[in-house]
Amino acid sequence: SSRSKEQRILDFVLKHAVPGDPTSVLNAIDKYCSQQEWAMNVGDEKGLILDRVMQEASPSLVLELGTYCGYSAVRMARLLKQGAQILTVEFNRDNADIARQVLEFAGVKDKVQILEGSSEEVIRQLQKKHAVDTVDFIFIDHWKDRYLPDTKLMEELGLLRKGTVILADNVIFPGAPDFLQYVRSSPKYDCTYYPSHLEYLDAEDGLEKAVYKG
Ligand SMILES: O=C(NC/C=C/[C@H]1O[C@@H](Sc2ccncc2)[C@H](O)[C@@H]1O)c1cc([N+](=O)[O-])cc(O)c1O
Ligand SMILES: [Mg+2]
Repeated sequence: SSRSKEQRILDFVLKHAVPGDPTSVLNAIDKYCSQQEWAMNVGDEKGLILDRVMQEASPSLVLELGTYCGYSAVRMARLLKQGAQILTVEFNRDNADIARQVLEFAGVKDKVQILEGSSEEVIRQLQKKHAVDTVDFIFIDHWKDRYLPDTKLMEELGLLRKGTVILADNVIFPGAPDFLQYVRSSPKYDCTYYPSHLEYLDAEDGLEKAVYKG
């Protein structure tokens, strides 16, 4: 059967990156997706913002919604402090399988756990099934119409604590207008917008940081 774009990205990583070197994996994916086939990784420009915001938060537990090929999971895992962990949620079995191999090749598989399923069902299981109390840092990069309902669900379940950082990709393109309006008008969040560009292109995009005030 024909190989998918995501499998071609993995093949390029296996061929051109260095095993155990997460930065070389990021560089290989960015090179392939900027020169050969565009793909919806957060990319190098927005990735630098993700790096800085995540390092500032210095989280012990990270939740990612939307693993895709594992690019942002590798990006965050390479900066995690000793003992910190990432739980990343992926709905599509094929993407999860690609991401698993990318994470293993990068040498960060022990810091990242891929949870297969929809964000809604996985979020509902975090406290009982995954022994989660609260989450320190959340990177949202899945279906844009799920940003708001999943944020509200995490609030309702008590998964957010004072200072929990939510960082959302694509708030301009493809856009998550209801999420943006909600966090920016809610007294429960301190918001900051980081202007940038759509991965590998010149179109405007940006990240929104929403810090929960508890
Ligand atoms: O659509 C975008 N992202 C959706 C991402 C979706 C990822 O998350 C799950 S869906 C899911 C559902 C429920 N729970 C977990 C994962 C999909 O299998 C995919 O791996 C997107 C699109 C563009 N763009 O330019 O069109 C640019 C971007 O940066 C984007 O992130
Ligand atoms: Mg995105």
